[in-house]
Amino acid sequence: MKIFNPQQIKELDQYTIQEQSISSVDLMERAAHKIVDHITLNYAITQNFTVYCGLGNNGGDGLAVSRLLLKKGYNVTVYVVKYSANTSLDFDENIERLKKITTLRTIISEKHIPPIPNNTVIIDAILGVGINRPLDGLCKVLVDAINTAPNFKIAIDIPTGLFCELENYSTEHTLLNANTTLTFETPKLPYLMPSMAKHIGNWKVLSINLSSHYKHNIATEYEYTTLADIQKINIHRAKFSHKGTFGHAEIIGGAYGKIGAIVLATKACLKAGVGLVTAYTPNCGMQILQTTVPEAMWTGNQPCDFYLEGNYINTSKTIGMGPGLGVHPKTQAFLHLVIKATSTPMVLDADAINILAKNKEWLKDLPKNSILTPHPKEFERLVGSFNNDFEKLEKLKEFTETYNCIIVLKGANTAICSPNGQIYFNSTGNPGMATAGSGDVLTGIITSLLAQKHKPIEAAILGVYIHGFAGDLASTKTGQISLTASDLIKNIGKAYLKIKQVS
Ligand SMILES: NC(=O)C1=CN([C@@H]2O[C@H](COP(=O)(O)OP(=O)(O)OC[C@H]3O[C@@H](n4cnc5c(N)ncnc54)[C@H](OP(=O)(O)O)[C@@H]3O)[C@@H](O)[C@H]2O)[C@@H](O)CC1
Ligand SMILES: [K+]
Repeated sequence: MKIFNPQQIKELDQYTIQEQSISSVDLMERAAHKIVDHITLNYAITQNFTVYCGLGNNGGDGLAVSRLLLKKGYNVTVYVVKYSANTSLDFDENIERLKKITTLRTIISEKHIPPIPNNTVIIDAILGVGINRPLDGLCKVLVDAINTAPNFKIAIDIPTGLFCELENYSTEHTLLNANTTLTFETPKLPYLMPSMAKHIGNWKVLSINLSSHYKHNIATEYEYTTLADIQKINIHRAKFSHKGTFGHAEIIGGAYGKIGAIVLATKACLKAGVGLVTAYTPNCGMQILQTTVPEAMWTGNQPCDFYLEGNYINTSKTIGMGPGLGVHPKTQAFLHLVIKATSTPMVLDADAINILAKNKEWLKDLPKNSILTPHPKEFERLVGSFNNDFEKLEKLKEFTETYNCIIVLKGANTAICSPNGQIYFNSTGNPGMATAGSGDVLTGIITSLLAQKHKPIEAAILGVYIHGFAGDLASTKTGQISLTASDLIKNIGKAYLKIKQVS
């Protein structure tokens, strides 16, 4: 699913109006019906609502929602927030429609803000994507008052005050803290940023049937990976395939005391469908590997029993390196040998990333299209610090373009950035997955998909989706608190089955 910027949202709106021969006020009515459907599903008829409407189309949405709720029998108090002399045409039309069934109240200045009763749900329709400057005056004081109130808050389209692009954005600005945001057609970029969670709350995309033709043809910098997107990737197994068809992966890592990381990655690699897998560890890992993962081969034969060092001979397998690796100086030199000896894309995680962060001059030796899977701290070690989440995304693009690689920046809505700066946010997963070994499982899955000849960017997107999906399936049995990395591995197969079911 593509994520549009405010300019593209306006164009999509206009394109739909022409293509579907629908008036903009009717499109607004369509949007209002979707909001009201959500509200009637979630709130009893006894619930009171207070709706704050601005003077543009976001305000128009608020007025239309108020009218539809009143018609259904809800108790709705509507305030028009008079921050300017200008109004939009669809706002005007909806004022006329609403006036026929209720009395409108107007807030004309910050001195006239009425107290907020505590038994009402607040609906924020003050400003939407048309925001073009930070909140000040009446809008700022009103939003501060709403934020102070303990009431549940629903934002229409975007919480008032939110900017969807880096331009104009500042962490100093006032913006409304919604508990739920009901947005139209596509998530907005900030919904996928950790720092914005407290302003956006739980968000839901309501489809209002905007032009598929426009959506299909327009290029966007950001995408949100849904099940429908994943189902376009071919995971079919041909009848006459054999294990050689599905590649040979080599998982390199493990130091004394950290062999479990390699066990998890190797098991996950197998479960994700690789034909063959070899675990490459120091000698201390051999017995553990052979006992816990009988399907895997082992190699190593290292000068030292406890960490990786010395020579490396590339045997044309698909490499995933990092789980439990450690950062011993000799292991650092070993990693450099591995990346120099490898010409096909590889996966680098955990200590492999920490080693590269300490030896940035080695990054230029990475095979093209290699996939790095840092968590936020590892990412910061690689790229340095940033002031906000918009800047973080800019650094992400800069890094992948400079080093011709793919970054999988782990977290809620993991961001996957391609070498040309395209960013794909993942939609699966839950906080239960913030647990030891979860990253090792991901390394195993992505390496497996690379070995199975998925294109690197596809392996990253699909791997992250499967990993999160396995986490969601696992949590239905274990709950989030008790979820472990082994539960993820157990659910990889089920995740594949669900993906294959035609939705
Ligand atoms: N796109 C779609 O598909 C659909 C969109 N829909 C809805 O339309 C919404 C976008 O509506 P919109 O474009 O009229 O903008 P909106 O946010 O109401 O702002 C209005 C005006 O406010 C002003 N203003 C700006 N900043 C300000 C500030 N800080 N403080 C004070 N004033 C400020 C500025 O005017 P100015 O003062 O600059 O003249 C601006 O023009 C969208 O979010 C969604 O809810 C749906 O109806 C269905 C389909
Ligand atoms: K709003």
